[in-house]
Amino acid sequence: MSQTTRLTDGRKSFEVKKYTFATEVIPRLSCHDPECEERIANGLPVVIPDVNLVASARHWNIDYLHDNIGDGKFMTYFSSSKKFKYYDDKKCPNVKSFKKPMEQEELTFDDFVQKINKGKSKGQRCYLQQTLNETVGKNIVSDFLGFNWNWVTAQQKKNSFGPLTNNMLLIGQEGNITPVHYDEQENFFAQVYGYKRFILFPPEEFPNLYPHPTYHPCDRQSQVDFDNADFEKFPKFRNATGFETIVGPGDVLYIPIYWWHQVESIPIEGHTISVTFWYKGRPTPEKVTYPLNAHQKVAMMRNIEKMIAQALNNPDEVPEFMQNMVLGRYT
Ligand SMILES: CC1(C)c2ccccc2-c2ccc(C[C@@H](CC(=O)O)C(=O)C(=O)O)cc21
Ligand SMILES: [Zn+2]
Repeated sequence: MSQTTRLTDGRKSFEVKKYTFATEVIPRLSCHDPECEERIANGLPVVIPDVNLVASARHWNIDYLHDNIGDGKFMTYFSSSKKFKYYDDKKCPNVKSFKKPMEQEELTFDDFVQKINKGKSKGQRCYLQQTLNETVGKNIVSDFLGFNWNWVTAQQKKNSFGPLTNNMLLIGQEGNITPVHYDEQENFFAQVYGYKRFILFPPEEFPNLYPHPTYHPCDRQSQVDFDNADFEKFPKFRNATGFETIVGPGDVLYIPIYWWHQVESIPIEGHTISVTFWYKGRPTPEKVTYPLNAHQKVAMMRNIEKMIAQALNNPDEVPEFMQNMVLGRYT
């Protein structure tokens, strides 16, 4: 077994895999602590153990959900490894050589439960990731209405977040990993059942994490495999330094927009159930103030890459174009 290190969620402590980069612990602050408010206002991650955001779902487990979630369909991803590297189906034609890192299928909850039981034997892992919608049963609706909407809506308002875009139900098997990526939305991540390790990197770490091109199906995901980093291809990954924590039932982690995150369902601790609250980012300020911050620069790079890919109208020409533009010229 590779080297391990110990991490705590404030109550239990866990043996977790040690990666090549250094990390600091993400602060765990009460929702009544002014510093907690400050961190959210400043776009800094924080673990909040006492906000009871999804306390009305504290009784959720696989059996309860199976009996109450209704007969809707649930997007389920399948992977022959522990990694569930997300890809955008619509971008697949942009990169011919692209090999899908996982399969996806819409299942009833009943089928999903069968798969997690059977999957274990066939060595296939699965991960249910589905937006909670009106097909759920009345008990789930009342649990959902019982979420602490006062608190999360107050956060949305005082931090000028955009509208709530979705609440995603996530059910993963122990050991499942969502590889490091960033999202373009603000995220209050509520842990309902089981334990998840989060490794976060600020937007400033973009140069050390080498995301795929914007037109690639794995846009926003890092090309670096934390388990087997290619330091020749990605030399600056040596400089990466991050933050990490373990979240357990009742914990909420604020993942600021554009912050990189890798999420691991702790092995041997059973399956995990989470609910995400995704909000569009703050509106761009009328008056731009300088110096620009890291996530504004990420947004700029994304826009420029998209423009160039569109103008060339052929993804195969983009790498040479970009290299001709900078290599040997901006050293
Ligand atoms: C990319 C994807 C499939 C997606 C597409 C469209 C709308 C929402 C989502 C969504 C929401 C959550 C996850 C997993 C989660 C990490 C974890 O818990 O494993 C995470 O990365 C996060 O909460 O940001 C993944 C997705
Ligand atoms: Zn994410």
